[in-house]
Amino acid sequence: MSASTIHIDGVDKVFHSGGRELVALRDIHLEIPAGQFTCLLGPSGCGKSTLLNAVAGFALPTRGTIRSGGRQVSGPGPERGMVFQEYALFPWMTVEQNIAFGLQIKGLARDAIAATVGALLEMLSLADFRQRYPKDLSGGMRQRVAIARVLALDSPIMLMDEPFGALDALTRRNLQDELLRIWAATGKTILFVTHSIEEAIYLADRIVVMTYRPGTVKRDVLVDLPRLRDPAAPAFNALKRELGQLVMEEQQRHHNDELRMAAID
Ligand SMILES: Nc1ncnc2c1ncn2[C@@H]1O[C@H](COP(=O)(O)OP(=O)(O)OP(=O)(O)O)[C@@H](O)[C@H]1O
Repeated sequence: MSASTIHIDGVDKVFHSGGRELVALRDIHLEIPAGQFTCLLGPSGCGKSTLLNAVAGFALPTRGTIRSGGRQVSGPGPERGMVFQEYALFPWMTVEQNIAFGLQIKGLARDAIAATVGALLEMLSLADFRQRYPKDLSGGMRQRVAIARVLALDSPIMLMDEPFGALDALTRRNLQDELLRIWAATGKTILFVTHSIEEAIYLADRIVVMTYRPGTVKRDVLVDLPRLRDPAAPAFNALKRELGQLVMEEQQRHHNDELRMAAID
């Protein structure tokens, strides 16, 4: 069994809040092979982050099991690195200190840390910014640092929760291209949450469309288009329309649910 295979088997997640029971995930089964780039796609509230957090080991399922590399997930682990939307950098550390942090915790020798950090600064075009603090960086640069931090630990699995959601369109496309390059070069397994249909088609080998509450797998699609993908190509647009229809159905359910809840309150 490869260290980077993910098995999600019969997973439910139930939250209790304000005296109500909320079934966020129901009976999710997914097998994600090593090296696959998978996107979880769906409108707000369909449980994408809940599922990703369960795989990360931050919030375990109420029922069912998740295994990574054959081992049951019971908490965060070094084989699973997480990149969040909100960068999650230490504001008091420079770019290079942020990237080096995890390696220092692991107790690596100073030379080895310097070599890894240097290579990542180059790979993510951060070399000129190594002495800067996060507050002096653009959103795109901060997210590069966040990705470099996870890459430094060399986790075979990368979990990414809307990592480019806060970026402008051009920066977003640049980082998508960089991520694809890194993924091709490293062979990592990537599980990536997005609510952007175009982003999912641009990036993924496989798109898992989720239903709105409870979150279940609505459609599991393999994307068989050559990379780099052209969002203007007819096949890209045909898939965009097909997925758009599926996501819209779930958005409508979300909307109806909000109206129903407003009527109860
Ligand atoms: N800690 C929690 N306590 C109670 N309910 C929660 C908790 N975390 C998430 N939920 C609920 O679970 C459902 C799924 O939330 P989740 O954040 O996973 O959705 P999402 O698809 O990632 O949406 P978004 O794109 O808005 O982040 C939502 O209805 C949310 O309100």
